[in-house]
Amino acid sequence: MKTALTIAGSDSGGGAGIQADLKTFAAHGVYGMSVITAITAQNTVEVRSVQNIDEQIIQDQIEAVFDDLKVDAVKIGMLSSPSIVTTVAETLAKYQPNHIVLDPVMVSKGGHRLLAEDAISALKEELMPLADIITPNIPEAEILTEQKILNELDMKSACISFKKLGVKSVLLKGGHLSTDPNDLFYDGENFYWVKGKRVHTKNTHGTGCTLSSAIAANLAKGNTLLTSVQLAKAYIEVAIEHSLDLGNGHGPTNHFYELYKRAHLMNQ
Ligand SMILES: Nc1ncnc2c1ncn2[C@@H]1O[C@H](COP(=O)(O)OP(=O)(O)OP(=O)(O)O)[C@@H](O)[C@H]1O
Ligand SMILES: Cc1ncc(CO)c(N)n1
Repeated sequence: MKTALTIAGSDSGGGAGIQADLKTFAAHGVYGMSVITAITAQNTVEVRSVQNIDEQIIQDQIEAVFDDLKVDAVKIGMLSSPSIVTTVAETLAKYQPNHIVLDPVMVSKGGHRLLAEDAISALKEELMPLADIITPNIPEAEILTEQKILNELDMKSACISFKKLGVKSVLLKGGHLSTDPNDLFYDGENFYWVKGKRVHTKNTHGTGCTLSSAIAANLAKGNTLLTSVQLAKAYIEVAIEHSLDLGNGHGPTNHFYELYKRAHLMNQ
């Protein structure tokens, strides 16, 4: 059985964070494990409060997993504070996992900070170089590269800036531009557009978490980075197309559609 580990925050509403990651792993037939970095009291509308987990317990969780279980891929999401970033970077460096997908989560859809401002430099210096791929959205890429991204040409230039920052490869998500959500994959040498069709829905809670976990699941299954990115993009498109109208805010992505379809239980 292939396995994947998510290191991320918990979303009580079940749409993003650890919960989205584990659902994505399961939908890919990959055994999921989790290291919780922070607990958010969150629903489809808002993040009400956040409790960071003690660094020692974060380190213990990572060690408990790696000392006993095989880890085919790691996905990293919400890290909250500078000391959590450092703990995760130092502990992972000890185990050198095969594949690390880093989603540099900064702000929730509702505008709540999920990474402290003073943690950004630690993320850039300590964690980004360890990752095999990072998956920023446009606002995150603007902060990390300190440049404006207004169009597809700017997206290419931001990818080159990431390489200068020591990043191995990037999937720069175009969902925040007004055009179709075309993402740009840069492996440090070549650019590949991973094109999408915009689904007109408000139910996009957890899209970034779902995409990065789907990349990790596909890497765990032995796919190349480019194939993993392409398969993950196809997965997120279906998950958004069939997103769930739950709650009063941004409803969650649908991980059950693919599963049910595979089991021939869904007649759509
Ligand atoms: N309305 C949409 N229709 C189709 N695809 C979309 C839509 N919105 C985003 N995407 C795609 O979904 C994936 C996740 O991107 P997005 O930019 O939403 O991530 P994010 O902003 O990091 O999400 P989150 O708020 O969960 O952190 C990308 O491949 C993006 O192109
Ligand atoms: C716990 C958590 N991680 C990531 C995101 C980003 O969508 C969120 N809203 N909540």
